Amino acid sequence: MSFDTIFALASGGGRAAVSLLRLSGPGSGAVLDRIAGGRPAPRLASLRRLRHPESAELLDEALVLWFPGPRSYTGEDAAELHLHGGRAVLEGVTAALLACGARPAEPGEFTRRAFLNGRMDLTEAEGIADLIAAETAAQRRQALRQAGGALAVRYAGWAERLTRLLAHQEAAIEFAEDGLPNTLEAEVRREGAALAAEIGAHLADGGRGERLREGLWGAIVGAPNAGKSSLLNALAGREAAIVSARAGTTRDIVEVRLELGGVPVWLADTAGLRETPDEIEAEGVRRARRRAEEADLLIAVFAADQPPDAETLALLAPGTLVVANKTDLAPAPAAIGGQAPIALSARDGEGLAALRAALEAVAAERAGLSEEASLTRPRHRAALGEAAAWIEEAIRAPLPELAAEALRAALRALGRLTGRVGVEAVLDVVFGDFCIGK
Ligand SMILES: Nc1nc2c(ncn2[C@@H]2O[C@H](COP(=O)(O)OP(=O)(O)OP(=O)(O)O)[C@@H](O)[C@H]2O)c(=O)[nH]1
Repeated sequence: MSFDTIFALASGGGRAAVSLLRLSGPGSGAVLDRIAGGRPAPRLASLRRLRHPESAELLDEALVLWFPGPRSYTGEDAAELHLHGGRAVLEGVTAALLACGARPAEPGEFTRRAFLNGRMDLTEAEGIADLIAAETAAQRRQALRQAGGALAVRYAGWAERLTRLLAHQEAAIEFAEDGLPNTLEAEVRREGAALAAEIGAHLADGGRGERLREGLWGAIVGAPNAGKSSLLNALAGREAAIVSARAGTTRDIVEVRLELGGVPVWLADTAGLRETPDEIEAEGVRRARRRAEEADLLIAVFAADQPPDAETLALLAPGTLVVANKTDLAPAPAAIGGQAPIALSARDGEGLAALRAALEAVAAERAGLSEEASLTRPRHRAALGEAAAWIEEAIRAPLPELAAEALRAALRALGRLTGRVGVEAVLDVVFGDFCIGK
């Protein structure tokens, strides 16, 4: 593969102590020869004077690293320049790199090259993107695991087993043509069922990996004046929503971002649930109901000094956290909607810690790190679902040729997931050492 030589600022922009410029491509070594007076020993930092290749003007004194391919991030010749972090330095060195024929990289281009050079599969590349985007410790752990190949290894294992099944299915077809008895087909069915069950178990994880990556959707619902906005503000630790004694204050959805036990949560305050002739408020109530339906994490707030309202009771579902607020005015009832409420006073903070603990437990249950690596994107779910369905299809196929075709389709679905398996290429390898005496 012949590529351009690309460069990009790998550290953040703006004035800083150090800026990191990264370079990759076949011309990287020549660039160092021209601007840094040669290539340092591989993978060892070396202090160099950087000069413009034409004017020879001194641009910076910088740490230079040289990573000859294929043992580099991208798999190609690559280099790093640790510059002083001023804007003029960066501009001068950028001009020097352009003069050497290198070009600015596109977003994601370094990792794209790493993938194309076989340094990682698609799920590992996604893990690196997630690691850069991670905002909580649990997100970081999940991303590190994926970038480290936890999904890649598992999916590659499945692809390999599937390839073997396909090879056996093809062999069974050959045996049948030769009129030989064989047990290969029964084996394909048995193994196929085991594989489909394993993929099914991996898929039946309640979407925790996807939720941890994207954040949980939370909502606070309740009657007007129950204290929803006060509760949101107390949880957020700031005055995000307007609190007022006037019922129907919150009309639209007000959202804050919280971190609950390492899981990011988008928690929404919603309009108080009631019948209202006010058109705008009625739209707010509709939005509140919709948000409650979509929520992964629902908090239903009742005022302890009022009887529980039917509108909010109707939204209670398994897993809903029921809160009795304003316990400074009246004691919490023993049960609301069949469950013991968390007693709380949003006004003086009483009971807030217990609510937070309950919320963290729910967040951990729905989106906490599982022991085994979870899939993290809808793309993964779709491809694996497709692969499992094709395997089932193969098991049920009335003709061996159709079974083989379905197994091939399953492999293609897995191949799309990892970006790795070219079905024909794998078959070449397998058939290369698969001896059926022919
Ligand atoms: N005594 C007492 N008053 C509270 C408590 N929580 C909220 N309030 C008061 O109840 C009133 C309504 O509070 P909000 O937080 O605006 O209630 P809301 O449920 O968001 O109301 P809507 O926006 O109308 O749906 C305000 O006057 C708050 O100060 C509490 O724990 N104790």
